[in-house]
Amino acid sequence: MKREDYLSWDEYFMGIALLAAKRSKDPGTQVGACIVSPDNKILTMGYNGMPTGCHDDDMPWEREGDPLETKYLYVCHAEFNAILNNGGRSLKGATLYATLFPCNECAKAIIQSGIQKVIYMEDKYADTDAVVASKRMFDMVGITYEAYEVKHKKIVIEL
Ligand SMILES: Nc1nc(=O)n([C@H]2C[C@H](O)[C@@H](COP(=O)(O)O)O2)cc1CO
Ligand SMILES: [Zn+2]
Repeated sequence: MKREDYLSWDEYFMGIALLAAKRSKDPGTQVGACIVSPDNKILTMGYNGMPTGCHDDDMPWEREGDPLETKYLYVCHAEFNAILNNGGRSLKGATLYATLFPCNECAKAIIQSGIQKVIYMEDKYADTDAVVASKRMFDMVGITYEAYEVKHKKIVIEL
């Protein structure tokens, strides 16, 4: 008889997004994204971080103060990195698993790349203009978004 406690597709892909987030150097919020084809093949992944060649130790990670000395002008969002890391594969009809709801800038890239569905874990910035604008665009173009439903509270990986 087969095992019963295996991971569902959603748990597998969100688990991978959560693992990717653990690569983030951001002391504030670590975000991960995993993009999957309609036939459940992983196409690409990403996490939030500084652009390649902009060294983590030389870049600001502050949230407040002189804008030029905060992370916001520099950091690449997880979803944006995942889209850019596609390795030439089409993202048409794909599903994006994101540990945090995508912002308006990532929403634009999500739309333009042909992603059709977003499954997100957290939506802690739901009240910000960025997320309101993001949902407005998703609604307009018919991209569906749904909150990830937690079933297994814990997935343990021991190394
Ligand atoms: N959807 C998102 N994907 C992301 O990768 N990010 C990144 C940008 C920053 O590095 C961090 C947010 O930092 P903080 O403001 O919570 O300290 O997460 C942020 C959002 C929010 O829209
Ligand atoms: Zn974004």
